[in-house]
Amino acid sequence: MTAELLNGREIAKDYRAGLQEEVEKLKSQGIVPNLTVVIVGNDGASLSYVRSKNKAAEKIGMASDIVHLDEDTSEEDLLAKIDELNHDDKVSGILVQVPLPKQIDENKVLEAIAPHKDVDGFSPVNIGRLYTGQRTFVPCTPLGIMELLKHTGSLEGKTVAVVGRSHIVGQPVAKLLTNENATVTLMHSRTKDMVSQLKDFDVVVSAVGKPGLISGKDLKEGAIVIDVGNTVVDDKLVGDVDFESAKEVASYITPVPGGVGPLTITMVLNNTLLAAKWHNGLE
Ligand SMILES: Nc1nc2c(c(=O)[nH]1)N[C@@H](CN(C=O)c1ccc(C(=O)N[C@@H](CCC(=O)O)C(=O)O)cc1)CN2
Repeated sequence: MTAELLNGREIAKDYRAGLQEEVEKLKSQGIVPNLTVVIVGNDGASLSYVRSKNKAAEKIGMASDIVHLDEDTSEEDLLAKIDELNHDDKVSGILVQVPLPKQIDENKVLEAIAPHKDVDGFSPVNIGRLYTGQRTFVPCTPLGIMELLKHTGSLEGKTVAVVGRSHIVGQPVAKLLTNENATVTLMHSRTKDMVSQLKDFDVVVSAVGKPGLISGKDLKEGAIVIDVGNTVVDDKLVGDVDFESAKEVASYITPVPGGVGPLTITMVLNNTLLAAKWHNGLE
């Protein structure tokens, strides 16, 4: 079998076209969605993600600002900036790029973002809402993964291995998959014989950041493979899955780059649009 490619760039392009139409409708009612992205420091990858989000928002007609703070910004100053943005009526969605420098407690910062503007869905209130089935902002990478999986058919009754238990990806995507009636096993660094168990699963979602962790021989024939890994090796971005061997076994597979990444940014736009609608009593 040679797998069908889940082309994140194409899927994201179509999705963003739909968002652009909705932004135009809102603007005709005098509502301009605004995404404000906060970055502390000068990490190259983080700066590039922040610029991509800003550009993508502007491309579909949203307003977008970047708040770029110095590497040595204190926690107190960052919290004051967030408070200002929470009270700024022109800002629909606030996102603080992570990781943050070590002098800043990430949890405190995420907790400070007003839940109705938390378009990353990282605040404890929104995480709680996700787990109790209430309206919320779902974290962007998990939402992007679910959008990719929509292109592979129903998840009802499928067995899924989620590899990696982070708060940003593994745990929320396990919840979203369960909502779709998949049977989910969450695996992590302390799971015994983890890779050898993967052969039993219809779907494998890997979000570990270990290049070459999974290859074709570890997968069930016809498995759906979603690679969330994003590691730079010799100046090249690589996933957790050995693409060449896995594509010979899988039925669908995401590439890295060009798989999950473009959907992550798309879902930031999706959540910003929702924030603008919700603030204005729409939907
Ligand atoms: N506040 C947040 N911080 C971080 C998040 C997040 O969702 N919210 N996730 C990651 C980084 N990230 C978004 O911020 C992100 C990572 C990768 C991509 C992406 O499009 N990758 C491309 C390749 C890009 C390249 O060539 O460098 C791809 O996979 O095709 C988008 C967003 C951590 N921080």
